[in-house]
Amino acid sequence: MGIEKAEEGNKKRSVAARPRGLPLIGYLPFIGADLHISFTKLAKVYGPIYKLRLGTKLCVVLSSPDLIKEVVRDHDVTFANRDPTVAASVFSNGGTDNAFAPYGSNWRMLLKILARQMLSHANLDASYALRRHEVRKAIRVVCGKIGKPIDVGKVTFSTVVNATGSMVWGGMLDGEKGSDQSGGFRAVVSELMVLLAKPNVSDFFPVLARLDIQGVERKTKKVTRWIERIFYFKVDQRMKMDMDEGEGSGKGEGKDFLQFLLQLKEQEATGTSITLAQIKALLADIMSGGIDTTASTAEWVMAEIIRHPRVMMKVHEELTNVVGENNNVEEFHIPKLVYLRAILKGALRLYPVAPLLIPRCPNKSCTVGGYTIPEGTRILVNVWAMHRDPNVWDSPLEFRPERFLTHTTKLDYMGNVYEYLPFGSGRRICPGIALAQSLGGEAADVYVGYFIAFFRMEIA
Ligand code: HEM
Repeated sequence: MGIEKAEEGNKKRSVAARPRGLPLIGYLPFIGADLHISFTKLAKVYGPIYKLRLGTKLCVVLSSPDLIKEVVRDHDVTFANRDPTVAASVFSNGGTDNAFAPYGSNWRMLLKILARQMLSHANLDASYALRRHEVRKAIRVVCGKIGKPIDVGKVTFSTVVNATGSMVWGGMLDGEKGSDQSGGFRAVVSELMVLLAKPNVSDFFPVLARLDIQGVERKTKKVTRWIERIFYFKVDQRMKMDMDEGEGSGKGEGKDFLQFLLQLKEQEATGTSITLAQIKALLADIMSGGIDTTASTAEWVMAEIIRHPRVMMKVHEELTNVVGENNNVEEFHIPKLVYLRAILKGALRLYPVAPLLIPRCPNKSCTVGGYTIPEGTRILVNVWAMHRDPNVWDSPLEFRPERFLTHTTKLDYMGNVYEYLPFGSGRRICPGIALAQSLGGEAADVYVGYFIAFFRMEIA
């Protein structure tokens, strides 16, 4: 079954445009490794909605604000399911986490836990000193390297890992021997991201999945085990500490996110209990979905600032005015750092961390752009293409933060302006941003922009 123009009167209209592939394997041999780039080239030929067959899988690729709006707003519930690949299923333990869980009560419960607890105002406030400490440490590393090359990616990654670790379990990412694991973690997370995005024959020909021809399943199991070892170590350590301290030790006061999760695990009778597998999967979502995204965005921001001396001068001027020559940036400064926040938005436009979002899947047949999309189709929302489309953006390839200050509509991260969706949109929008909605839209800037702002001295 293909995607067909819905009936108008009694006549069916033309079948949606599609790149022709080969019998049986479809377009699979031609897609290349960077799917978003291949799909952007195809959109130039076939338009903002087209279908393509990859093995036995029917995919529909969308890249215009109007069509994307139909999926993420008008038919949000129909498209709220994910379509996890073999690698995603292995990593999420069959969708036990938030990112790959099927739409339903379980997903809703995990989202509530993540957004209302881990990312709550109280938790962010309580862990501010720990984040500050990690960022100061990063500044010292950078200052110690004046005149020498510096790996910005490495510094931001370990800063974000340790800052996130402090919010989640009150400390850095250390393993059984107490050593700093952030270096190893970076390599493992990078490998995981590649495995999650890699076209895998097993996904396109499920009958061949057990052969694991490219070894994606085996490799994903290996990196997942590595990550799980750290989580289980942390969980065991905490449970032991609680047992040793016993009653009246402060147990149950919800010191950090892990404490809160372990308390939930004990509340089996309340209906909101959580299993150990779900705890592990949620931690994995945060450590994988929240760290690489934030660190790589910070890296793109730094790269663009360095490539554009005019932007560097302007942000330096703003930091001097708002923060002062010899002060460090604090989180409370961020809402006033308007230009810096525009830089961040500009980097997320050109380099969205999830260029095809996370694929969705309709739970029933549905019409988009006049075409009928069958149940089970993989929907790829190509925000990369849309963010670089000359019909949507003036001089789209230019890094010009000012466009975010003068645009006619307010371009924020909330997913309501369909030209700009770095955090996705609708029910499956990134929960790191869902928090911002309840706090008036600025908190996400604070959370994401925080790490970048601290490089003020080096920018100077
Ligand atoms: C620069 C920072 C970040 C960016 C650009 C980003 C981007 C995204 C995007 C594009 C999606 C897919 C949304 C969709 O399909 O419509 C997503 C989903 C998700 N993100 Fe983020 N994210 C960031 C930070 C975070 C953080 C800090 C966390 C957690 C603490 C997080 C956790 C998640 C989870 C759990 C999902 C899956 C949500 C669901 O399926 O219901 N992300 N993110």
